[in-house]
Parts: sequence; C-alpha cells; structure tokens
Amino acid sequence: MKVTELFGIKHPILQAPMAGVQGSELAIAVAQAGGLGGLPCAMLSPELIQQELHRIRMATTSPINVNFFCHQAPIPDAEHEARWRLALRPYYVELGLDPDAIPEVPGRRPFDAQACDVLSEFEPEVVSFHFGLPNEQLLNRIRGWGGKIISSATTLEEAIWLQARGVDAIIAQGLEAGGHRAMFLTDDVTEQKGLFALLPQLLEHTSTPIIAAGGIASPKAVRAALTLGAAGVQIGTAYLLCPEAKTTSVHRQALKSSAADHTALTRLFSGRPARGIVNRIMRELGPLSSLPPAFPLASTAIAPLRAASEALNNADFSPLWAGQNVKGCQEIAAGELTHWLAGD
Ligand SMILES: Cc1cc2nc3c(=O)[nH]c(=O)nc-3n(C[C@H](O)[C@H](O)[C@H](O)COP(=O)(O)O)c2cc1C
Repeated sequence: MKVTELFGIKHPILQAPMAGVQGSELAIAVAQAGGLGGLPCAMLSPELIQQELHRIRMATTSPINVNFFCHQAPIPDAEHEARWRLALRPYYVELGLDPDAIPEVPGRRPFDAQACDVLSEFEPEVVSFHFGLPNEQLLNRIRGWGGKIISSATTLEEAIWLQARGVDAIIAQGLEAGGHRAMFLTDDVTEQKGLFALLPQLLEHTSTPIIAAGGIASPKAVRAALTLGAAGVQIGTAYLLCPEAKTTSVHRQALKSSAADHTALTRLFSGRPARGIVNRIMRELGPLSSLPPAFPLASTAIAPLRAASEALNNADFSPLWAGQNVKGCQEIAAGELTHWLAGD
C-alpha cells in the first residue's frame, strides 16, 4: 500500500522530522502542500509539544506525523564523563570558558506516558519513532485513536523486528541519511548499508510498506525509489535551507559551502552515530571516537563550546547534521520544494 492511501496525503513525501532544526512552521508548510509534515518532539517538553500541536491543528486539517526518540535512558558513568570532559578541556581554555562549571542541559527524553497524554488530546494521524519502539502499552494507546505507527530500520533484522511488532510502515534509513542513525539492534556502523542496497532487501523480505530515506533530494530520485517498490519517501536534508526551518546561520553557511561535500558519522555530539558535515572537533578527536559518554549525555559538555563558538559565527563545535546529498537543498519555501520533489 502506498503512503498516500495509508496516511491520506496527496504526495508520497514525508518531510523528515528533524529535532533541533525545525518546529511546527516547516511541518505546516509541507502539510499544506500535500506531503506529510513532521514535528520532531525529541527535544521538546510536554508543554512545548502541546503548543506546537495546537499551532499545527489551527493551521491545517491535513494529517501530521509526530516523532519521538525511544532510546533506553543511560546510567551515568562518572569515570567516562570525566574522561570526556578532560578531552574537551583544551577547547574550554581556548574559548575562555570554565571547564569546572558546565551547566546541566535538559536531555532528550524517550517517549513516555506523559508525552502520550499530550498526544491523546490531538490524536495525530502518524506517530514515528527513532531507535526502535516504545512498549506495547504506549503503542496500543496510539492505535486506540487510530494513529499509524512507523519507525526506521537500518538493517533487515531491524525491519523484521519492527514488522513483528505490527508497525504500519517501516522507513528504510540508508547510510546516506543525515542526522542520527536509527540503529537499535546493532551498534556496529560497518553493518549499515546504502539505501539502494537496503531498500530491495526490505522489500523482498517483509510485507509491510517501506518508505525510502537517505540522500533523496530530487524528483528523479523520488521516482527511482518508488520504481524500486517503495511506498513513499522520507526527505530531511533537502528541507534544511527552507525559510520555515530553524537551521542556524552557521549550519546554513556550512550547507551552502564546499565543506558540505564531506559528511561523516560521528558520536561526538550526542554519544550515538549521526551524520553531519565534518568540522574541526570531528577532525581533531576523530568522528567515531569512544571518548563521548552514552547517548544523550555527550551533548552536555559540548553545549557550552557550541554556544561560545557560534556566538563568534564559528561552527567548530556545532552538530552540522546533513546527509551525503546536499545538492537538493534550496532556499525556497518548503511548500514549493515539496511540489517540486513530487514532480508537480
Ligand atoms: C538535521 C537532521 C535532524 C534529524 N533529526 C531527526 C529526528 O529528530 N528524528 C528522526 O526520526 N530522524 C531525524 N533525522 C533523520 C531523518 O529522519 C532521515 O532519516 C534523513 O533525514 C533522511 O536522509 P536525508 O537527510 O539524506 O534526506 C534527522 C536528519 C537531519 C538531516
């Protein structure tokens, strides 16, 4: 079944929910253009989720996708954290920051009953998850209001796991994709496959609709994924320069520069592998260094470095999430981009 029918949308295009770089404005623009707008909730408090969903429901009656992380909250490891802070110490000194006064930042919260309570007020048509799925009880609450459940797979094993739990569609997240790898049954990045290796495997060995993601940034690429048998596509990076996205100015500059040709998976910004444009800290510490503590704890000690350097218009310590294909990034309205990608 195609996603147009499954979700009741005009175009087979899902705008990837992208935590930290967009809110309701981008989701509304895509929804109004006939795609499935996505609201990333991983970094929002329940109050903010409520505000954003209220805005969306006031602006459009089109279906909407809300997105959550569902990682296991880590057990803090003081020794590991101390090693991480020691490695960052020279950068604190360089930027004139106090390495012994690192403020706590609100971490990314896995999906829980409190978030589900907020959703039940708005009954979003689609709820998507990254890093697996939450427990069956929470999934049943979503099913109770008729919500469709989707999640990303990065291997065939993960797709089979998701299918066994009854998801309505599976996102095949190719290695090209920007942002966090959704991987949840493996932590070995060498097992990750490019989209056109992963997609046919999932199509052959599962019976659930498969949504293609990773490096798709043109109408031709959308058609290619659909021709292979995908039920739809999910696109993130191509939307990053749209005026409705909240992409920071250093991130926008990097996306428009030749530096964007070089992306890599890195654990440095959060503790989990994610794809972003290679910058100074990735080059100097090694993108997949084992220094950062478990997800999402690594972000606490990086945050002051990021803030101080971004104030100087410098992206040395910023997560510049982007996929391998930035060629489709256009500074045009998200609705226009959605129509273009759909071949309108
Ligand atoms: C800046 C950025 C942030 C992202 N944040 C999320 C997120 O919060 N939740 C999620 O499920 N996926 C997230 N992703 C991954 C996307 O869901 C998707 O896999 C990816 O964007 C597809 O590849 P593309 O970026 O090459 O289009 C993010 C991607 C980017 C580029």
